[in-house]
Amino acid sequence: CQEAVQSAAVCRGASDGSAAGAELGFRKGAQRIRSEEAQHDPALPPWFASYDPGAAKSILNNGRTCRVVFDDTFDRSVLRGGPIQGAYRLRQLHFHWGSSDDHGSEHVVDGVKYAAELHMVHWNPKHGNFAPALKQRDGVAIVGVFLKVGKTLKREMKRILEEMESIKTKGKETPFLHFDPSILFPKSRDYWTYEGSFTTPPCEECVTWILLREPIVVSPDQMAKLRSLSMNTENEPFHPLVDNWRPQQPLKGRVVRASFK
Ligand SMILES: CCOC(=O)CCc1ccc(S(N)(=O)=O)cc1
Ligand SMILES: [Zn+2]
Repeated sequence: CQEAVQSAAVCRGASDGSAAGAELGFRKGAQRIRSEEAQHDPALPPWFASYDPGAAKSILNNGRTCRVVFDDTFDRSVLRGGPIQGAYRLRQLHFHWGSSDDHGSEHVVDGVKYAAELHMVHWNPKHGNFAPALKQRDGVAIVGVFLKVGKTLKREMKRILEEMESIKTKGKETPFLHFDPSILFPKSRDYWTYEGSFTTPPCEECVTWILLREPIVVSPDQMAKLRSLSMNTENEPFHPLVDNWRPQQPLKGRVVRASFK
């Protein structure tokens, strides 16, 4: 399951988007956001991330993305506020990216596809563990951050990208310690939020999406580093790890709220 390279199995909503769709997959897949249709909700509070750098454990290539894994055995690195109630624990972060700078993000805003998208996956400890949280409508909260390519580099991405050499092929994992991923956030805390699902199987409809409006800027060389990963194991023929994003699904009447006017 998890963040799979683009394939036929896309998380689709119910075909007719009917009210029943809410039960039949109406929440599935990443969405096309139309900013003029998003409803500003003045009651939406700011969100806060308080992450312990000591919670960072390792970075890995699972053949579908590169992922940083965090200790989530207690409320050590948590997300609070915004559309969620209580503190959700940070479990992992990963990326989706394209084979060129003009595409790669899983969400599309007003028709704009970004070069990449960072997902920071948190789960609600009131459900005891990550697995049971996947079955709950308030089980998971994912902060999505767009990456666009510009002239400047995102120096806060350097440590992650320096590890690409050591996780070049599928199955490679290496320790990744003392890292606070909140340094990756853009300046603005403005966000869109909607109730959705994972963008890849198991497509559980358990996700509160918190999609940041402001992209972070990375350099062409930094994007090239991400694209230097391979889908294959070290004993298999080379297959570049690119285009590990999923086509967006129509909103079908889903309400997207904005924290900003
Ligand atoms: C059965 C275990 O299921 C999982 O671990 C879910 C993994 C998973 C986590 C996050 C995402 S994403 N791209 O929507 O941020 C997709 C899949
Ligand atoms: Zn993802």
